[in-house]
Amino acid sequence: MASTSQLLSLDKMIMNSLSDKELLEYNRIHYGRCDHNEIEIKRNTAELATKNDFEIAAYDFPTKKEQIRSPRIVRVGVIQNSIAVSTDKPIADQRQGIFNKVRNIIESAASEGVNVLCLQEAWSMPFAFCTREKQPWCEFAESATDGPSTLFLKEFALKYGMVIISPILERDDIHGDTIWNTAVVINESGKVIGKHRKNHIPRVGDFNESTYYFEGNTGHPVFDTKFGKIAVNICYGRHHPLNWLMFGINGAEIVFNPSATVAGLSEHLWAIEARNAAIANSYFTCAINRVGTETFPNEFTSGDGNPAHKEFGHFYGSSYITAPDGTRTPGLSRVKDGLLIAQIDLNLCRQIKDKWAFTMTQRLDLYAESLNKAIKHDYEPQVISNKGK
Ligand SMILES: NC(=O)NCCC(=O)O
Repeated sequence: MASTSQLLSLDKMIMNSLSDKELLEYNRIHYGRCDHNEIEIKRNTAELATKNDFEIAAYDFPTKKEQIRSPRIVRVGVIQNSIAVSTDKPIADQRQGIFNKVRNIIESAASEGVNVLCLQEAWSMPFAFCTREKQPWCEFAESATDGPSTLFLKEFALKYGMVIISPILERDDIHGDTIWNTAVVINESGKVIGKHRKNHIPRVGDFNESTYYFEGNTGHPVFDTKFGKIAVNICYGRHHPLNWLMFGINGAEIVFNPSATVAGLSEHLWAIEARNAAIANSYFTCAINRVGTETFPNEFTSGDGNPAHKEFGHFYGSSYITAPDGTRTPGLSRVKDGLLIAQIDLNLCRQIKDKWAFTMTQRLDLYAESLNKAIKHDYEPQVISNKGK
């Protein structure tokens, strides 16, 4: 049995274990894909990936042509990355190290014609919230409009005409220097068009994020961009179906789920939740997880009976993309930095709404009324008792 960090990729393990015919059947039955639908990567891009030791993969989601509407083809890209230097180094060096490695991955995305690119949760820092220490980690918090991560990415957005989603630790100096877990959306002209703050803050395992920031106060914004209506459901929000639902109600066509989650906790859920959300809401979902094992200078505990430790488990990567019909790409590696690209036609969202009618049959009025009752203090659950019958 491979340990949490030894298995390089679930999909590679399956690919290597099956014959070509069996693999086609696996893809058809499990992933809903009639073919591998791989898109060939340009030689120079592939070389850049090899030289800088990251994986690159691209897949097509073939979609029926319509008579009236023209296809709305978009290339989306997601980046998973490990940290670059150890967590005891100065903050500026840690951030710069990540910038240096991510720069190459963004260049590759541009070379492959990516239109919308999303990075992982808190991409420009280690996921240090496990420690509960305020220093030095709060120093990573930065302005959404002109902090180092935004300034770094704005240049690429403008240079390559790309929309970039940058999930960061935000410092809001207008509102009491408060800290938030925020995704910043930069448009193809390099302008920040808005941000979304993480709605659900975990209280599980070593995810001690509630020491640093509150639940977000930005609702469920959908950003109407040149490349479609996009939204961001940050990490732990993927366990909350109503969070996914609201982005759909607001018209999202692609929902990104930048995450940081570890083996032993959530890996058996990973392939299900974002995929299910795509099906339930008739939109594309892009699940992105960071990669690598992060070790911190001081020991920490989380009151869960585990002895004090310095390691935050293994972030297992495995980023993947799902279409509204539930078909999905294979996942990226469990251990390596990577860029996953999908060529999608946004018209598929409405085609699937017409086919399955989930939006038409979802009975929002019924649930709104029931939920309204359920949140009242004097609510009596609708249970029919068998006692005395
Ligand atoms: N970053 C984050 O919210 N992680 C919580 C753990 C999980 O959702 O798997």
